[in-house]
Amino acid sequence: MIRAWSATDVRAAEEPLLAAGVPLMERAAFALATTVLADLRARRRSVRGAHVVVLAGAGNNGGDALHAGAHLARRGLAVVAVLAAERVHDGGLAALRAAGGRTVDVASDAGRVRSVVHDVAGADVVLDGLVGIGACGPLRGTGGDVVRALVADGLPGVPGDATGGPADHGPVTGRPWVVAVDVPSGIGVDDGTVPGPVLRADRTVTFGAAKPGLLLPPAAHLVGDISVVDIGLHLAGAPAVRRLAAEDVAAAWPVPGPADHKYTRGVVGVVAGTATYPGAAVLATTAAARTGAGMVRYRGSDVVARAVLAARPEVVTAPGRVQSWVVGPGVPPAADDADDGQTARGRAGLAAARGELAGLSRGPVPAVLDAGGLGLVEERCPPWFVLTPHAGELRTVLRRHGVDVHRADVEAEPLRWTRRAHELTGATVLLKGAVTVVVGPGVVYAQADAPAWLGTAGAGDVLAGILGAMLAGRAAAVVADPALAAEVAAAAALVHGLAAERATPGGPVTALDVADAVPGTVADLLTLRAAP
Ligand SMILES: NC(=O)C1=CN([C@@H]2O[C@H](COP(=O)(O)OP(=O)(O)OC[C@H]3O[C@@H](n4cnc5c(N)ncnc54)[C@H](OP(=O)(O)O)[C@@H]3O)[C@@H](O)[C@H]2O)[C@@H](O)CC1
Ligand SMILES: Nc1ncnc2c1ncn2[C@@H]1O[C@H](COP(=O)(O)OP(=O)(O)O)[C@@H](O)[C@H]1O
Ligand SMILES: [K+]
Repeated sequence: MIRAWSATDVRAAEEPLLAAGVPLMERAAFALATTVLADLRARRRSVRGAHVVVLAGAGNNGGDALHAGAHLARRGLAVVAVLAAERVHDGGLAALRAAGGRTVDVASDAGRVRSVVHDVAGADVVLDGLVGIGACGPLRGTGGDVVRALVADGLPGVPGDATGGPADHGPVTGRPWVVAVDVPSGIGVDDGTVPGPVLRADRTVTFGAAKPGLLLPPAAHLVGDISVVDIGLHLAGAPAVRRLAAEDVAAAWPVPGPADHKYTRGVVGVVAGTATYPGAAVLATTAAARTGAGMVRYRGSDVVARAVLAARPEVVTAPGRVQSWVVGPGVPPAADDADDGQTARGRAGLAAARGELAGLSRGPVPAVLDAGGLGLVEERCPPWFVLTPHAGELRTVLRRHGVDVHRADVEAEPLRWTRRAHELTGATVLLKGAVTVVVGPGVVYAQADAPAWLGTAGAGDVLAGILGAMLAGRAAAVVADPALAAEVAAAAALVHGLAAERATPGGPVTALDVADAVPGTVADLLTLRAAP
């Protein structure tokens, strides 16, 4: 698991060590330089003579970068430090100069920004040490000008102005390797926002612990590979954001034993699909069955049930015991009924979902509320109800609770709005996207396990089925522990993402391919379990 702590928590952990004279910056800079050398060796034969540009801002982040530049200069690399503030870290600057590094002072002469662009174009490595956890708001001043100019010149990143499109995820050849010092300069360190210009890193070397913004979208798309360097900090208390690793999911997976049977393994009830969208029911039931549910019970209209049974003969359509519900995939949202050419059929699907949901309130049964099921959440929910909206659906959930946001707002600040939806509904909320954000009581997860090929129709229905089966397998524990539904939801996003990875040939996948890849994915995961 990657655990991320806020800037305030990291500073609090640094304080006693700095007071005791522990050389934190030296440790950070040495680890940074070592990582750069390893990356260079992995990309070329010799590091001697390699060109490095250090972008140095005013604070200790620039200090880290300058000290690392000094290490690299001593190893025979040609280092140029771009001084993007009138005053930079004294010790770092002195060390760099003593080691033979060159400096370009852009803060006192904005005309030199062009020469920086030229230096960077010929560099093998760029160290981004403009700002770190001391950043506040969009990257401003000379540092902001430098990043904007580099992005305009073709380096991947966000220009942070009106022309700003999404980050470029293009190939890494033919341009310098960008290493962010602690964080890519200018991201929202605690919330993952991208308020202004940011250079996209190929690697982020982060000190003491990961920071929330490295895991959260949209900033998570700008960090590259994350290397966490242990500089001896003791971070107490709960992390602000977590990201599960495959090993975590493997360790918690309920492997059946001799005493198990279909009811102990968990029965998933599915209310999904309408005559207009019967496929959603097939996908959700298939995914639930393939994730290892003891039984899948389909409770919807006869016409959809026929399609489900044709695809999955093991599904049961009779009423009975259920340990988790999946309500809503392929069921149109209530507000859209009037526009739906299939109004009556849409209403029938909704009515079935509403009926099952009313039954839910009678007992503590975990539930996944997806698509049309989201519209049925009017009162407060327990945390073992998991809402699974995408950004547009989250907007609708929030509006229903009187919060006027647009989809673009949700995309710009996913953590903020997912948390708001959790606070307003009481439910655990899983926001779907390239990075999936989950907020439950006192916990936040951010999972980035899926190839972008997963963004295809029906993929969300598959996630709902996977999550339903995982909740059914641990239903009693999920009801007993308010934060567990969020962990299970994050684990479901991981399984979903890895199944897509397994299913893609490096090209398109279909939702059914992803569901079909789940058994092999789970089997692979289980090989990661530590031997007893
Ligand atoms: N303490 C230690 O020994 C250790 C610290 N460590 C390292 O220190 C980093 C934190 O250093 P830090 O606290 O000095 O803050 P830092 O991120 O460099 O930025 C502050 C400067 O930036 C400026 N600035 C602010 N916002 C801005 C913006 N939007 N756009 C432009 N400029 C902006 C701000 O200016 P001001 O607002 O004061 O005018 C100020 O001058 C941390 O990330 C890690 O790398 C590690 O080495 C471990 C040991
Ligand atoms: N760019 C992307 N990279 C990785 N995963 C993605 C991307 N876009 C979407 N996804 C995932 O694909 C699924 C799409 O779900 P959803 O939008 O509900 O589609 P549908 O309603 O058609 O099933 C979600 O699990 C989401 O996290
Ligand atoms: K930085």
